[in-house]
Amino acid sequence: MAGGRGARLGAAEPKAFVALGGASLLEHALQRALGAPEVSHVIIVAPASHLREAGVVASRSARPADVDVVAGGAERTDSVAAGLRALRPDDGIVLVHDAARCLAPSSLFTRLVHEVRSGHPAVVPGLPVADTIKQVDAHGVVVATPDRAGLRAVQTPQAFLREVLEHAHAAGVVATDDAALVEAAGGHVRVVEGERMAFKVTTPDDLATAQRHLDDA
Ligand SMILES: Nc1ccn([C@@H]2O[C@H](COP(=O)(O)OP(=O)(O)OP(=O)(O)O)[C@@H](O)[C@H]2O)c(=O)n1
Ligand SMILES: C[C@](O)(CO)[C@H](O)COP(=O)(O)O
Repeated sequence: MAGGRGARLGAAEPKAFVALGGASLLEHALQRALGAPEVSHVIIVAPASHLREAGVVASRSARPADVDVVAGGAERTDSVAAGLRALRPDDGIVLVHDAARCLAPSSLFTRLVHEVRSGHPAVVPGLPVADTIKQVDAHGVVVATPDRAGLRAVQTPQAFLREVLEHAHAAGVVATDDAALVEAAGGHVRVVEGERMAFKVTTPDDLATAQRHLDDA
């Protein structure tokens, strides 16, 4: 998923095309996705304004024949739906991944595919939360303090049996991740251990953190 603008990053170009250590966020994410032998096909969902740039990224990748490019939509859910429409007939397991989580390692893709193949139709990576989380009302007044032990901050890639994800999207609901659509459709979603390196580049501070990780590697 590379179809967002990246308003919170505040760069001149869409976030996926921002440079990080000599490559764009999209190139980093694509390289790691294609590095998983289980990944046979990648669909880059790009802003309509950047289809040509995304095509160049695809053509310069390790496996250009396995990479397609389509235009995204207004919301992330719309962009995922556009990607689903571009699946190839043989695509049986779908991993939905944010270009913004550009350093998520290939091993995470592999692990999630194996989880789905072992019988779990919807699997997402997540990490325990370090802070106490408060649920607040519109005025900022606390209405609940959920038990932290039962909370996870979920990441991407999120992995699904194709028919499960397509069914969830068919309802036309908008959500901040794809697992929520499966939950809304009554499906079971399993959370497995996430990866620190799968953090999302949202703000300039996150971009600096990603750069430090690359410098240390
Ligand atoms: N209409 C959209 C919105 C988001 N995304 C993608 O979904 C991922 C996660 O979204 P986020 O990090 O929030 O990116 P933006 O929506 O671009 O950021 P912002 O909310 O700051 O504008 C990103 O890789 C982004 O490119 C997308 O494909 N299509
Ligand atoms: C899909 C996601 O990365 C899971 O944590 C997240 O929900 C994306 O949210 P955003 O507001 O589009 O960054």
